[in-house]
Amino acid sequence: MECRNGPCDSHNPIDAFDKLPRNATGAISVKDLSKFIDDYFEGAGDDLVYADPLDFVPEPEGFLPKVENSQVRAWALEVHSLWKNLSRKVSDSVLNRPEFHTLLPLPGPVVIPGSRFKEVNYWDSYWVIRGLMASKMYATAKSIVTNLISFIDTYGYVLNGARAYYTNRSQPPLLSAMIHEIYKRTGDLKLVRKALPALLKEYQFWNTGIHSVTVQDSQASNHKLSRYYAMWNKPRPESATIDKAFTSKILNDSEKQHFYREVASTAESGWDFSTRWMRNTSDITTLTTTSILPVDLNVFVLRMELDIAFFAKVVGDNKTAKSFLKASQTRKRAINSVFWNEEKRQWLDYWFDNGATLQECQAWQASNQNHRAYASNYLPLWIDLFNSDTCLVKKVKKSLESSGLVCAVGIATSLINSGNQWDYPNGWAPLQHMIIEGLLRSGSEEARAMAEDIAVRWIRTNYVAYKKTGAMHEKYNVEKCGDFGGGGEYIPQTGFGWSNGVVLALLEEFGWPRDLKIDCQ
Ligand SMILES: OC[C@H]1O[C@H](O[C@H]2O[C@H](CO)[C@@H](O)[C@H](O)[C@H]2O)[C@H](O)[C@@H](O)[C@@H]1O
Repeated sequence: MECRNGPCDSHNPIDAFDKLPRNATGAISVKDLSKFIDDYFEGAGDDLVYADPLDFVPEPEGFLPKVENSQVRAWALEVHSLWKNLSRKVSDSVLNRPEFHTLLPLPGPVVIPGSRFKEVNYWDSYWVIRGLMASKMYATAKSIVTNLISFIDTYGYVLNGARAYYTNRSQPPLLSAMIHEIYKRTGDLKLVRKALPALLKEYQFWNTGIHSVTVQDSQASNHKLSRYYAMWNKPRPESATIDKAFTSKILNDSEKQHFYREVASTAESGWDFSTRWMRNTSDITTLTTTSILPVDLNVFVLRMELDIAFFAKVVGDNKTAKSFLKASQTRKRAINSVFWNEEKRQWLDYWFDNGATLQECQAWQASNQNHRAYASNYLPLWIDLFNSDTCLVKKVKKSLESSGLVCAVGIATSLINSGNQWDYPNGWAPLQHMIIEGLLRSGSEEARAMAEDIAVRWIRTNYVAYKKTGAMHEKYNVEKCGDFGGGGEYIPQTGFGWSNGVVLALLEEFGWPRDLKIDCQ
């Protein structure tokens, strides 16, 4: 039989593995194991092959018209050209034998985040698409969402990423927002018609069963909100040794399973890992993500309701439009009742008691709001229903200014330096972008000035880090201009889809004057 590198013994890798010679203790030699891996496995990343993006041109017409500074313009064109490096399509070997691969056979080309992340990831794609809009790469953007829609057709929801081991969870749901951005630029009604039934399905996924929890406020009104909840109670296959090491001190099997579900649910949140989900901020085994109603998830679902209402109107389905507008008003009330904290002037995640069964309606208690500072406490600002309220924006802006989160070169994820990647001093492009956009959309001059100030600092640090290292990074250290971030379970990654997207989107919005310095000040 022919293997990858010449003749080999068996068609079946499991048979071949069983036949490998073992010593007295049952161990296989490194040489034999290496040959087996070489014979039966492709290299990491061989499953997705380079795809030349047909809509890429080195300098698109009308590219970043407000960027006057030649140094910044040259860099922005380099960032734009990175779409070529990150563009991929599924290889023939995956299409022919999908059962031999972890990569899922998607119909069209995608843009990957980069480095270790060699497959399309769900929420990353929103900021990739924001950048593709600035790069005028509409066909590439449409191909990404068509792939994500195909997940809903097959699984009923959008997977965390295009891997078999991600079929147990989703990620922050931003598909509707991606389609809205594309529609705004292209007016593509065909895409909206195709997407609408899929979005209705995805909406069900986040608003029924394990993802839905009801809270009763002090006025006896019930509020339905969403939570993260992975359909998995084993180690994450992609990080199994790490997860097993976490549980080395947990002896009881059912506690182990509970912990594994919390880990996978935290990955579903996109914030893996963070003290935001931990009862004891220095002990990862106290992750309690499924017992938390997160502010940001409900902001994303609210955005989905508004987008669905908009799309339904566009295609002439007024009944659906009306019912989703109503749902958005209901969720806005829920967000205000459950998350808003008048004293702190921000929205706080809501925690349930450890081990509470959440099948029935839970009574709201003020003490269950999590008072720690996280960038997510400000994300409702991203939605027009909140940012159009001038009085509210004034309060929230003041609270953000005094929160300690706004650092030298961006907004920190939290104030706790835990060593996890979704904590201080890391700043992530998506969080900068949503808060900047929220402040900007409010229409208030002061809020716009704050948005622009954060954007300028963020762009600077991305630029300086790029010049120092030759790469765009997954996350940055918001305390030091030009430094990338760290912490967490893997080494810092480069590439990087959402960072590129946010830089291009911010440069499109704010531009860069000819005489404004781009170096660290
Ligand atoms: O392999 C570990 C984890 O890696 C991913 O999470 C991180 O990278 C993603 C891609 O940029 C990003 O979407 C996520 O917010 C990051 O925390 C993956 O999504 C996780 O499921 C996985 O366990």
